[in-house]
Amino acid sequence: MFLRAGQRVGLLGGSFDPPHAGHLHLSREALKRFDLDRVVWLVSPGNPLKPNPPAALARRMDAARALVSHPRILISDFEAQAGTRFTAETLAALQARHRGVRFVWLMGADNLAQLHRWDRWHEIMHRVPMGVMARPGLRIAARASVASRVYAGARLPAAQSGRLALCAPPAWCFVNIPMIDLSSTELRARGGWS
Ligand SMILES: Nc1ncnc2c1ncn2[C@@H]1O[C@H](COP(=O)(O)OP(=O)(O)OP(=O)(O)O)[C@@H](O)[C@H]1O
Ligand SMILES: O=C(O)c1ccc[n+]([C@@H]2O[C@H](COP(=O)([O-])O)[C@@H](O)[C@H]2O)c1
Repeated sequence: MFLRAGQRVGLLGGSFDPPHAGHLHLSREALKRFDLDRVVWLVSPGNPLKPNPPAALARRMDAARALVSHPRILISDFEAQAGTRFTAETLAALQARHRGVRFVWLMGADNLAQLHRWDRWHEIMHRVPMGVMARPGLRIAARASVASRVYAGARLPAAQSGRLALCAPPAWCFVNIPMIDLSSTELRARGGWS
């Protein structure tokens, strides 16, 4: 993965089991709303909080590559390569390897509601700014979440979302995006994937 110092790079970590139009939509909107140069999909070896392992990494990487043809959206298995699984350690490894790159962690609102359960979540908040995108049905839960309360003072208004990558962490921004009501869970339930 080639990233230049000074670039603004959104990181979308996920199981992508399977990848779908919601991920693509979130990424395109993030490029625009947070004024990013790139979005990198970090295809996870496995979410540490999910009890069931996802499909094989190679299969999810292939599916992601087949779905994405956008020149500024990159697909990466960095976590498998670096041997990291927890986001705090992934960010530390990425920042050590790509000095000067302005990383932003991206996530759907469902993950903001869970963030306080992640390993070293305060460290995550202090490593990179965080771009949160509203996901169907989860807007209110996310706004009432522990993370949004604890870091209320670090919130950037949505009208200033284009500055997020330049903000010193902790900083986060919640933006509403036109919604796509789709999830990997729903696609797995429909069959044809696993
Ligand atoms: N339709 C969507 N709208 C907004 N954000 C989404 C959407 N689908 C996924 N995301 C976000 O993309 C990131 C990666 O998601 P993930 O790979 O877990 O997909 P998922 O559809 O949420 O999977 P699952 O249903 O298995 O939990 C998460 O931050 C999630 O919030
Ligand atoms: O670091 C943690 O403790 C942690 C706990 C839960 C989820 N994550 C990360 O959050 C991202 C979204 O995960 P998922 O499975 O909801 O797509 C993915 O990069 C996971 O590694 C990280």
